[in-house]
Amino acid sequence: MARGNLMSEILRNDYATQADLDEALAGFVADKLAEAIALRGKASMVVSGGNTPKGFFERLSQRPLPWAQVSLTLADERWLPSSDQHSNEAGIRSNLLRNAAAEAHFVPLFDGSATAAAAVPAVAQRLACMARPFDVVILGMGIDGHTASLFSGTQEGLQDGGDMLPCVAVPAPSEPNVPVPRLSLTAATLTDCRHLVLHITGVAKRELLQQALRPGPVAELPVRLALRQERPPCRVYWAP
Ligand SMILES: O=C1O[C@H](COP(=O)(O)O)[C@@H](O)[C@H](O)[C@H]1O
Repeated sequence: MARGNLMSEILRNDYATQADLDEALAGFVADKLAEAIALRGKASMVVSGGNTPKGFFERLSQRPLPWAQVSLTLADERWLPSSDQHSNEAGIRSNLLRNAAAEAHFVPLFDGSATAAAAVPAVAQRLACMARPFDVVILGMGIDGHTASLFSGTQEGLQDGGDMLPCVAVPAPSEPNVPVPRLSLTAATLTDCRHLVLHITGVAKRELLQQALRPGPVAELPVRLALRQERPPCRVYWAP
């Protein structure tokens, strides 16, 4: 990951509509998963929660791939059971783990533990079953500049450290974010990948992206952790 304030090269992919974006991103991700399976016999992917990826998930779920060879997990989870409408897992189950993709191996983050902190060691163990580096990581961005569940104003999950666990417990953020405690993969884990995508929509998020591309601390706008990634460079997929 690039250090300091210098911004590395990002690859911009702007589309006229969200449907165009969803189709193009589904094609890109399906190609990279197929490539990984052809080369290594399996593929691993990290996807984000929230509302933005739903149309993309729907299209990706229909791509004809040997899905049984794909493992996928979430970049972060709101500490809620999957029966809750705000659960990120619920979004994956209803939009991605269906059609051809129903065969994929999903590694959940929520495990029913009373707190996200209590679940960290077990989740770390489950994540160890996934091939690393991840073949594809797709991040989203909140309107406050958070990505995964790494929020501004805290260093938690944003600092590197060779012996750190791959995930951290995060206190409940304030609204308009869903104000429940979270479990998030760390910056070091999320950027340990062959292909990194930032998937955002809307004019407000494009303006925030412009701000995040300016020099400034990652802790102020955590999405910078993706934008400053050099190997691989971050591909930004945007539509109004
Ligand atoms: O809370 C979260 O927010 C971000 C962005 O969500 P969106 O609804 O604005 O697309 C998401 O990437 C993250 O996974 C989620 O937990």
